[in-house]
Amino acid sequence: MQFTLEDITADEIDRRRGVYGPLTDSVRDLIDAVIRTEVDAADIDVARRRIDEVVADLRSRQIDGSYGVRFNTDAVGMPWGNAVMGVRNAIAPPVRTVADREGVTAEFTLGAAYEGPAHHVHGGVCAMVLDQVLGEAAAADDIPCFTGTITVTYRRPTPLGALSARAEIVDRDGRKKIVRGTLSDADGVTAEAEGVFIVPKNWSGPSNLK
Ligand SMILES: CCCCC/C=C\C/C=C\C/C=C\C/C=C\CCCC(=O)SCCNC(=O)CCNC(=O)[C@H](O)C(C)(C)COP(=O)(O)OP(=O)(O)OC[C@H]1O[C@@H](n2cnc3c(N)ncnc32)[C@H](O)[C@@H]1OP(=O)(O)O
Repeated sequence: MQFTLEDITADEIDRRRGVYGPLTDSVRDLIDAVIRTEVDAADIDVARRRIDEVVADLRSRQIDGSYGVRFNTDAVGMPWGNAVMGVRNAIAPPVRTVADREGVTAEFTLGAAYEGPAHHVHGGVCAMVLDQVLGEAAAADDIPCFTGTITVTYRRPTPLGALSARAEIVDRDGRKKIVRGTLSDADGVTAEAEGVFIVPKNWSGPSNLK
C-alpha cells in the first residue's frame, strides 16, 4: 500500500482545497440535478454536450490512474480521491469526521444520489459510510488500518437526509482493533456496525495522519 509524500506546505494544501473543493461541490450538485431534472429532452441534449465539453477541457491535462493517498511532511493527509470523504471526489457525500477522546463523530447529508429503497439510503452506502467512520476511529491514535471484517446490522430503513455516525474502539488485541459504531437519523440509530481493523505489517507511511 503506497502513500505519496508531497513536499508542500499547509498553506498550499489549503489553497488547493480552495481550488478543487468548489469544483467538486458543483459536480455533486450536477449529479443531484441529473437525477431530479424534468426539463425537456432537447434541453437534456444541450446539457449533455456542454458537460462533454467541460469533461474534455478537464481531461486536457490529467494524472494517470487514481489520485492515491497523499500526505505532506507534517503528515497532513490528502486522501482526496477517497469515496467517502475525498475533497476531489463528487461521489463522496462527503463525510468528514471529528475526533474526540473516545472516538469519532460525523454529521452529513445523503441526498438522492444515495438511494436504495424508495427515499431511503442504499444498504451498501450505509456500510461504506460506516466502514470509513469505523476506520477513522481505528486510526485516530495510530496509523491507518485495513478493514479485515465489518458486520452491519440494519435496524430500520435509513431515510435520505441529515444523518450522523459515531464510532469507538472497544477492544485491542495485538495488531487488531475491534471498533463499534452507529448510523443515526434524528429519531435514533438506524444501523450498527462492528469491525476488526488491522494495523498493517511493515508500515512505512506516516503515523498520526492528520
Ligand atoms: C493501510 C491503508 C488502509 C487504507 C487507508 C485509507 C485511507 C487513508 C486515509 C486516511 C486514513 C484514515 C483512516 C482510514 C479510513 C478508512 C478506512 C477504510 C479502510 C478500508 O476500506 S481498507 C480496504 C478494505 N480492506 C482490505 O482490502 C483488506 C484486504 N486484506 C488484507 O490486506 C489482509 O488480509 C489484512 C491486512 C486484513 C490482514 O493481513 P495480515 O497479513 O496483516 O494478517 P495476519 O494473517 O498476519 O493476521 C493478523 C491478525 O489479524 C486476524 N485477521 C486477519 N485477517 C482478518 C480478517 N480479514 N478479519 C478479521 N481478522 C483478521 C488474524 O486472525 C490475526 O489475528 P491473531 O493475531 O489473533 O491470530
